[in-house]
Formats: sequence, structure tokens, C-alpha cells
Amino acid sequence: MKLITFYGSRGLKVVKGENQYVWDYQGKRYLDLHAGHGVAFLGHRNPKVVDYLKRQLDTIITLTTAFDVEIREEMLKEIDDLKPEGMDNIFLLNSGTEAVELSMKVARKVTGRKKFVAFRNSFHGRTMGSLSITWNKKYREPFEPLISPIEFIEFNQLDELKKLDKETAAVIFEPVQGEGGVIPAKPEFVKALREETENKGILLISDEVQAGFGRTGKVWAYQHYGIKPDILTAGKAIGGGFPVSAVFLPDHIANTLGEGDHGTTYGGNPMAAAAVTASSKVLKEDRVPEQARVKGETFMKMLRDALEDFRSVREVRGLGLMIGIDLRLNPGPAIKVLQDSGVLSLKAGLSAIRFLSPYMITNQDMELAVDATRKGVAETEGKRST
Ligand SMILES: Cc1ncc(COP(=O)(O)O)c(C=O)c1O
Repeated sequence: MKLITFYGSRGLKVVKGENQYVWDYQGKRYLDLHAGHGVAFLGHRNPKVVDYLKRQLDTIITLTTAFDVEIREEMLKEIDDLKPEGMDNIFLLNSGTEAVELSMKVARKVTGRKKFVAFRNSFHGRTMGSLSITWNKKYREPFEPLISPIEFIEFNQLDELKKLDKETAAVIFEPVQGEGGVIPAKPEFVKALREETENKGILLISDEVQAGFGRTGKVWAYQHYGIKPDILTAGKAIGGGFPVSAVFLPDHIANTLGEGDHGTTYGGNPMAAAAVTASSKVLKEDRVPEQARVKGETFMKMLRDALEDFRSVREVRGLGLMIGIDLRLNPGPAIKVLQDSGVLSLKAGLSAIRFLSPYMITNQDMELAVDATRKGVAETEGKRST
């Protein structure tokens, strides 16, 4: 039997993960800044997440949301302190793309409009709806026709916002574009986007599947911008490694939805609720967003200082612990050198190395990553590291 993965093999057999590290079968340790596409932001096997999951295994594993169960009540209490402002309703799903799909359905139902606007370099998932609003043609074209109408506009360009019209149900944006190259939104752009959408009765969806849950230095990435979106999608980090995603909605939107508008067999299952409960506790108890902010600043400065003399390095950018090193070269070979040097990372866009570090990264880890990056970039440039 062969496993279909759709991802190129990294040639590494991993036998164990703990906190910010994984080990291969020969016992070699790797600093994991790939973190399962950013899922392991709270570390691999965070003890609180493991404890909650183990206890839940001994209680009940599966139960749809038509029935009540204590762990879901505990989850609602825990996440209440973390909810996006004004969003008192949460719907749980199993993956980021499912959360995006639901946000699109909600936008159509609430506004009665059909059109979606997304941005150049956006990534929102790979099922038919989320794929329709994902920028990269390579992902989209083999599967067309997708849903319509969709319009892509330039990210971070104020002029583009004139294109928003009253046919549009929602604009979906990533406060920090992840997959597309680790590109943070500019504050003046987000403010204008919020104003323009509000004026035209368009919903604003903040897709925080990658940026959300503390990674950028705030619980939610939109909070850097002094605005409030209408809908927020979350995933990856919120389950501490367990597959779970969420859509947050304010009352005035949630109240327009009724029985049968959506559904999911697994969404909100007791294990997922246990994972979100534990992850929320960790986020608060360890002041994770604050750690991500401080460590992200340190890490980014170290990278900028260490890489300033490389002509192939265009920019080191990011927010908190969501960091991209944009190169004038294909980053693939550098990512391989990093891996051989004991640091796992991933690509973003066509030209960036992306670090999605677990929040417990130490200064020593950062030094290791910086040295490995210098080596990777130097070898990719075809010269020796100095
Ligand atoms: C911003 C954003 N939205 C949606 C998704 C899709 O999430 P998933 O792969 O869990 O379906 C991703 C995944 O990388 C993402 O980064």
C-alpha cells in the first residue's frame, strides 16, 4: 500500500517530538521550526495538552454537539477570555480549510451577496471554496471551474480598495500572509480595508488559521491593527497538535444561522474540546503571546544582523514568531542545508524560508537557527560561510 501525500518527501523519519524538538530514528535532534506547518506552536506534546487528551480518552471520545458533555462546557469557559472582541460564538471544525468554507457560507447567507474578494499571494486552503480564494494558479487551475464570482486584488495597496463593490459578500484576508511569503499587512492598509468594507456592507473575514492564537505576539493577529473583523477563522495552533479548527462569530451574525445551515460529524468532538481547553490554558498561563512578541523581536534582529551582508537576502520580515527570510534565490537548497544542520523550516511563496517556531524556543536555539541559515544561504549563493 502506498501513501499519497501531495508533499515532496523531506527524507527524514521522525520517531519522537518534545517541545521545540523532534528526533530522527538515529537519535539526531532537530529544532522544529516547521512545526507541522505551524501546528506545534505550543510545542510537541505539550504536557497540559497530553494530560487533557489522556483524561478525555478515559471518559468519552466521540459525541456530536447535539449532546452535552462537560469538556465542551469547560472549553467554552476557557476560550471565553481569549475570544476575538465581540465574538461570543464559536463553531468547531477539524481543519483550516473547513473553517474557511464555513466563513464563506456564512458571508453569503448573511449578506445575500455572492462575490468574494481575496488578495494576491493569499492562501486559504485546498477544498473547492477555500481554493477559489487562494491566489496561486498552480493550485487552482486544474480544478476549475471553482466558485464564482471571485476577485483578487493587490495586498497592501490602498488604491486597490476602490475596487470593492456592493456585490461583495466578504473580503477575506490574512493579517500576516503565511503560505504566500510571510507578508505582514500594513497598518494603514488594514484600517482602510476595514473602513471601506464597513461603508459598503461587506463582511471582513480575518483568516487566522496560521497567524492566530498567539503566534504574532497578540492572541489574534488583527489585534495589531486596531480594527475588528466580522468573522475570524482559526486552526493549527489552537488544538496544540490535535486536529481542530474554529470559526468565531458575533451574535448578530450567529443569530441569522439555523439548524441545517452547516454540520460536521467530527467537529467539536470531546477530544478536540479537550485539546482546545488545554491549549487555551497554556496560552494564558505561559503568557504565550507576550513570549512570542519578545522572542520574535530577538530572533528577527539576530537574523537581520547575521544576514545583512548576503546579497541574496532581500528581507527578513514577520510579526512575532512568524518569520520569513526572503531570498533572491529559490530557498529550497537552503532549507535542505538547514535540515542537515539540525533545523527544520519550510518554504513560503516562491522565495522565502519560513520559521514557524514553537513559543518555547530559547536563545541557544535561535543561535543554532541563525548559524544554520547563514550556512544555508551561503551554500545556496555558492560561496563559503564566513
Ligand atoms: C491562512 C490559512 N488558511 C487556511 C489554511 C488551510 O488550513 P488546513 O491545511 O488545516 O486545511 C491554511 C493552511 O496553511 C492557512 O495558512
